[in-house]
Amino acid sequence: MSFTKTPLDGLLVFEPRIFEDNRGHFFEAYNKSLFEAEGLQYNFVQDNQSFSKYGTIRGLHYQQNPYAQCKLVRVLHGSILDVAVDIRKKSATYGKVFSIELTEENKKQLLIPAGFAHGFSVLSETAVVMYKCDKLYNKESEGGIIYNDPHLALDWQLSEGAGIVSEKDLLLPQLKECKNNFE
Ligand SMILES: Cc1cn([C@H]2C[C@H](O)[C@@H](COP(=O)(O)OP(=O)(O)O[C@H]3O[C@H](C)C(=O)[C@H](O)[C@H]3O)O2)c(=O)[nH]c1=O
Repeated sequence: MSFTKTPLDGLLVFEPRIFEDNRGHFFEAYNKSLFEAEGLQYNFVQDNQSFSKYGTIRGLHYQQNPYAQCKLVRVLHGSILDVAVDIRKKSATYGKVFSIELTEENKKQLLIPAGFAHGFSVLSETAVVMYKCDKLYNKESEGGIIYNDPHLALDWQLSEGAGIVSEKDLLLPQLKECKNNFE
């Protein structure tokens, strides 16, 4: 089991310990005491799960304070490019992006603290993504950044023209137009 820091403060990659035998494998996808031993005091209150087809881009989303969510993201089936953008105004890495492939095979998870916008693209034929949140859904506090913000220049690693984006997400603003209350 390991936690690996990323260049964005607080954003961590978690890799569980895998127990393999002649039947297959077992791993603890989440263990509160292991996170607390790393000083990660999160009280997850909601599990989300989505199924998506190849080319889907969900996000970039966040919830405003006081409903801002820490998310622990993992892939149950398939593979995604998971993307987090630091939108904490006083952060030294404000506007910086971290992306990582999370897959059924690599079993990696991304811990995304409050203060980040989150999104992912689906790289496999289909993908099932599950993520724990430490605050409940609050529709009124939702914010987001459009997936093709020219200042972020995100590479979603999809073939030309393959993107599937919701009507709602096509209306999201660029980061520079975002009104968010993350200090
Ligand atoms: C997020 C959420 C949504 N919903 C309802 C609202 C809509 O009627 C429906 C689909 O919601 P949405 O289109 O916002 O789903 P995604 O585009 O997958 O949104 C997620 O995408 C990115 C990757 C995220 O990190 C966010 O957690 C989340 O915003 O589920 C709920 O009932 N509860 C919830 O917590």
